[in-house]
Amino acid sequence: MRIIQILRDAGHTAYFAGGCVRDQLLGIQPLDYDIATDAQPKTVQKLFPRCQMVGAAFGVALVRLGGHAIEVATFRREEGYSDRRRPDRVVFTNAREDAQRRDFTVNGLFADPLTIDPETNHDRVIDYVGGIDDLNNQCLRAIGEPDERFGEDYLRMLRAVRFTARLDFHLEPRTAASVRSLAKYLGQISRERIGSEVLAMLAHPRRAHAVTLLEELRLDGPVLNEDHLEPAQTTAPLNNLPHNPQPPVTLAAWWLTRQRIPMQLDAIAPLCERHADDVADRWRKALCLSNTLETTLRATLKLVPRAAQWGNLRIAQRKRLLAEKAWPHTWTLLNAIDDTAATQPIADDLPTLTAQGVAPEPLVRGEDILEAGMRPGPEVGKLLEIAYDEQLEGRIHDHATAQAWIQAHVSTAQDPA
Ligand SMILES: Nc1ccn([C@@H]2O[C@H](COP(=O)(O)OP(=O)(O)OP(=O)(O)O)[C@@H](O)[C@H]2O)c(=O)n1
Repeated sequence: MRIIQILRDAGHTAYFAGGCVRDQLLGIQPLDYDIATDAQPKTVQKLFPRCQMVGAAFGVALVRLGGHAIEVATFRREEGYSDRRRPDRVVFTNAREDAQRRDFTVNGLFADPLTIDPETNHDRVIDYVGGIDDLNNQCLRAIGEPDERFGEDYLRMLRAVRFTARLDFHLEPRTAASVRSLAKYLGQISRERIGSEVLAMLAHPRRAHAVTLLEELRLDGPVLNEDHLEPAQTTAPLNNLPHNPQPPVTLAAWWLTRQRIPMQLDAIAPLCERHADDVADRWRKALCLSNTLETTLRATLKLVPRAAQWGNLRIAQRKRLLAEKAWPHTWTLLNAIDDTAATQPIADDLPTLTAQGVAPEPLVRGEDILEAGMRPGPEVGKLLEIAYDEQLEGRIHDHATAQAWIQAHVSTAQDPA
C-alpha cells in the first residue's frame, strides 16, 4: 500500500493487480502482491531508486520495501507472440487494455486499496472483464477469445487446470473446448515450465481434481509424453495423501492412478518392480525433474515390492527396508492406496522395529575382523554384512556378544574345511 501511495502522490494511477486481487476477494491470503500502474518504467525507477528492473522491456520493476519484493508493472498491451511465450512488442497503455491481455477473467481484476467501496465496504475493485461475476459463479473463463489467449502462451492451458482445481471452480465450456483443441500444442513450450506447473498442481490438496481435468482435457498425453488416458475411476491415492506431501510421493501416486489397476499392494507391487526405472526416466524428461527428484521417485517405487513381501522378510530385512532413505515416501504412498489389509501388519511392527533404531552403528567393524586374524579381501565385507544382520536381529547387542561372534565366525571363515 505504501508503494501504491507513493505512485499516487506522484500523480499516477496504481492498483493491486491479478492473482492477489482474486485471492483477496476469495478470502485467501495472497502469496504475493503485484502492482500495475500508468507510471512509465523510468518514473517508477525515479520514485524507487533502489528498485531492480526485472523486465525492463516489459516495464516491470521489483521494488523492495518493508522486507517484501513487489513487482510494479506499467499497464501494457502485448503484440505478437512468435515464441508462444513472450510478446514481440509491448506497448505501454491503460488499465483496461492491461486487463484484456491477461489470461482469465478472475486474474484480470484490479483493486484500489486506498479507496473503500461504500457498497461492499472493501477496497474498490476495478473490473473490465467480468471477473467479479465469474468469481461469484466459481467459473474460470479465458478473457476474450480463448484460442487467442492460449495461443499467446500455451502454458495458460495448464494454468487453467491449476486454477480450476485449486479454487474448486468449473471451467467455462468455450474455454474448456479451446484447451481440448489446442492441447496437442502444449509440447511446444519448455519442459521446465510444464514440470513446474504440474508439480504445483500436484502439491495442492485438490490434486485429484487437477489430474482428472488434465485427462478430461487431453492434456495428460502432451504433459507426460505418453498416450492420453480417459480419467480414472479412482483417484484414491491422490486424495488420500497427507498434508504437504513431497513431490516424489505425489508423482508416484499419479503414476499409480494411471495404471488402471485395483489399488491393492499385491497388484501394484509387480508393476512398480517392472516400471520404476522406466517411469522415473521418462517423467524426468517430460517434466524436467531434478536428478534428486528422479532418483527419489525411482527409489520410492522400488521399495513397494519389498514392502509387499513384508510377511516373508526377516527382522533384519525389515529394518533394512525401514532404514532406506526413500522409505518415508513409500510408506506415505502405501498408506494412500488404502489397502489396510496389506499395510496394517507393517504398521503393527513399526513401534517395535524402530524402538532401538533401524540403522544403529555397527558393533562389528572391519578392523575388528582383521584384528581377529582374517585376511583383507571381499570376504571381510560379506562377513560384516552378516554381522550387521545379526545385530539387527538382536543376537549381537553389545561389545561382549560382538567379540564372541567375531571369534566364532572369523575362525570358521578361515577354516579351510
Ligand atoms: N501466462 C500468464 C501468466 C500470468 N498472467 C497474468 O499475470 C498475473 C500474475 O501471474 P502469476 O503470479 O503467475 O499468477 P497468479 O495469478 O498471481 O497466481 P499464483 O497464485 O499462482 O501466483 C496473473 O494473475 C495474470 O493476470 C497471464 O495473464 N498469463
